[in-house]
Amino acid sequence: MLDKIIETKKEEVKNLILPEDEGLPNHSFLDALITSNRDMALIAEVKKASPSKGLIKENFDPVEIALAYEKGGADCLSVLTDSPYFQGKREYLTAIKRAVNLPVLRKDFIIDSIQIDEAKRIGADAVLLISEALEPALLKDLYQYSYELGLDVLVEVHDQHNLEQVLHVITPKILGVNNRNLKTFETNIQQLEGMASSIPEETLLVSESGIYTKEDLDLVKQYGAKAVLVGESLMRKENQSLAVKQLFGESLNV
Ligand SMILES: O=C(O)c1ccccc1NCC(=O)[C@H](O)[C@H](O)COP(=O)(O)O
Repeated sequence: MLDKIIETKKEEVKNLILPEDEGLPNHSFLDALITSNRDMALIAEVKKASPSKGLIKENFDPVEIALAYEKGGADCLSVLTDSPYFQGKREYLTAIKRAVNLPVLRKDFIIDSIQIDEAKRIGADAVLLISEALEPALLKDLYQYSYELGLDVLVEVHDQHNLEQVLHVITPKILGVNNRNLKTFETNIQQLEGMASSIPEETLLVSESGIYTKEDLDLVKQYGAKAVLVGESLMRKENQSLAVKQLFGESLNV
């Protein structure tokens, strides 16, 4: 699946026409994670559909969902901008950024610096770089380019091998370990176990995917995660604000 998505992205990049710069203010994604009011920061994902689960949310209103996440106390948002596989749109990100005060990650499959220019112009505060999709030298270039544009980067790995390749070329400020294997779609909440000891102290560790319960949060915290990225389990609930509170085991009184 990842290979197929990357082939699609190569075509998109060839045909990409950069939009006008929306001139939206930049917020620090990293600072928002560090200064979270909770002992585990939350990146809440605005996700309509996915290759592994198909349609997740009918009657999808991205701005309403983003506002509810903000009300529930999410620290940052992740917004899917990929259309073919996730039914996302770059317009969703811009609309959300206009309505909400939280830093926003552009969740897409970035393989070229033009997509980082695009992310900046549509109002993103951060981009995702998936190490499995990038040669180490290209990862390093795209990472540096993002920071030159003032964007934070969530560098994603899946296993120890990816991690070592990444650490050979950069020391990411934010590192995500994806519990989902992007080749098989299998999700293992214990993916992070044992990896934290290889991660530099200054790197903020995020556990991504397959997180459903407070017990899951407690487990990944034990493994060293300081933040979680959660999509499906929050999106499937009727009310995303209550869903956030429920995930953290907080009182549901508004
Ligand atoms: O979600 C998928 O099916 C998927 C398939 C192929 C590549 C990437 C995919 N997901 C991207 C993500 O990283 C997740 O959207 C994110 O971590 C949230 O995961 P979840 O909480 O399990 O929705």
